[in-house]
Amino acid sequence: MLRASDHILTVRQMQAAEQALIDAGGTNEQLMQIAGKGAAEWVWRIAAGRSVTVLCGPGNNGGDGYVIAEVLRQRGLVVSVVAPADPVSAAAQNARASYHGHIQDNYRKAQADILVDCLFGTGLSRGLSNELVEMLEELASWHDFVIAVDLPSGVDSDNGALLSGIPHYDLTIALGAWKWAHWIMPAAQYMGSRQLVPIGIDASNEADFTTPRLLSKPRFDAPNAAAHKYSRGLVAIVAGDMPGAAQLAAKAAMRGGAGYVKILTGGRQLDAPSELVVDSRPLSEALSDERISALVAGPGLGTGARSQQVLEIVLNWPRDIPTVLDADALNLIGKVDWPPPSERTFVLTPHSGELAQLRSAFEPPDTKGPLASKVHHTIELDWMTDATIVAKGPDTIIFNRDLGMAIAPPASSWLSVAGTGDVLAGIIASRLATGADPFVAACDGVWLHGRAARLAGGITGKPFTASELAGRVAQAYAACL
Ligand SMILES: NC(=O)C1=CN([C@@H]2O[C@H](COP(=O)(O)OP(=O)(O)OC[C@H]3O[C@@H](n4cnc5c(N)ncnc54)[C@H](O)[C@@H]3O)[C@@H](O)[C@H]2O)[C@@H](O)CC1
Ligand SMILES: [K+]
Repeated sequence: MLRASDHILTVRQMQAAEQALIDAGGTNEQLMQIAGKGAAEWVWRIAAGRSVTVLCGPGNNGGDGYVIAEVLRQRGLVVSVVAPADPVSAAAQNARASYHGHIQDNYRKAQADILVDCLFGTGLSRGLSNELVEMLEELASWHDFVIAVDLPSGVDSDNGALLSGIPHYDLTIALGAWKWAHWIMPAAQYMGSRQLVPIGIDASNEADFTTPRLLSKPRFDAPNAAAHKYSRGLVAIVAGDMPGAAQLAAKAAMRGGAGYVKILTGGRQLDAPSELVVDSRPLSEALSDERISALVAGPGLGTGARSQQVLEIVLNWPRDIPTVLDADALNLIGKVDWPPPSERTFVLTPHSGELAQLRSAFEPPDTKGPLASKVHHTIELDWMTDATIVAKGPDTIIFNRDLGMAIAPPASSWLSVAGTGDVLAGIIASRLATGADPFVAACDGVWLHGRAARLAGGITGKPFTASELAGRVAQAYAACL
């Protein structure tokens, strides 16, 4: 059975992977048959006897469409093809010659239940003409279910930009490997659910250090029989002007695997739940606790002079306590010295506004390229800071140049509420405290956060608070045992 890896490829990498198969004795026609038949299985399952329109373009994506149409026709479905342009590649011409069904010359007469978009895939080099956009949108509007084969026609595969208007799809069937546009905004929000059909290429052969993998569920073990609270890791969370944020991070950290969580208030008084330890000694004294194995600074820290001093103590601490910097800590980085003098492990968790703020603090050289600007900015920030970066958002990117890149599948949009970032910082710190390397801790944290959101929002999705989210982290954790 063919398998596909979870690597996310550029068009060039995809072409190289396909070429490797051809060099090994395969042909374009064979690849197209495998791709088209694999996609046809999904369409067949979804159609469940209903009629299908296949929209075929001039390239190999269109070729896949003819293969799909012929498979469905042979299985007895009512199929018609709409082909605004004749096939240009030999493989697509052969696929068309092997299709023995109906070709509808007036697309307005194509009134079926399922639309399969095989207009353009990875070969799209510019936006569609107005006529084609209109055709695609009209067809999508009167079909009940809309499927994109490989990619919605109109997106840039490498950076997820919309080159022309596209409808919302119910399903996108990726062929051979994931492409960036499947997971990067804005394209990602149009894909519907996604399925990957293997075609025999080995995506891992094409991977380099900026080739991401799709984030997958981590595996954890229960604590061993001899475990005690300190052996499981101690997370310390630095509270600031708004201690509620630190409490949220702590609530999440307590459920993310660490054995002990305390809040460092630096002399302030704080009411906290009984399972949470409050250390109100001056920060330098509190940080001297050698058992602290991970630290969070930033949530609710504030940006005034006192907050700046707190951050300076944290950054200049001589022992390498792996530290998550979030929120105000990121906003203050332009005002405090960076890099810190000692070798330290940092995970930075900026959302898009904080990423922009950090860029202006570091003024990195602009490394424009084919990928989305968020990807370039994440890579630049890693180079400037030597930290692991978690660039949050609907397309969260996790990057450490020595350890890898991962992209998280879109999580619940109800996460767009105050405090959910504090929760993420707490979970990542909890994973760091257990001894996970920073990239793995960040990946684990993002995955747990996304799963906790699904649990907090229920099956159909509903609003939840950051505290409810933090409360669900243990249940998300349990799914990984
Ligand atoms: N060996 C292969 O190359 C395989 C390719 N496969 C399929 O082939 C696709 C890539 O095929 P292609 O590289 O032929 O690319 P496409 O099928 O995406 O289309 C490229 C063609 O469209 C034209 N074109 C590009 N932008 C246009 C625009 N805005 N308006 C009008 N015409 C435009 C190009 O000149 C070219 O003729 C993949 O997405 C996948 O669906 C699969 O069949 C698997 C095997
Ligand atoms: K397509």
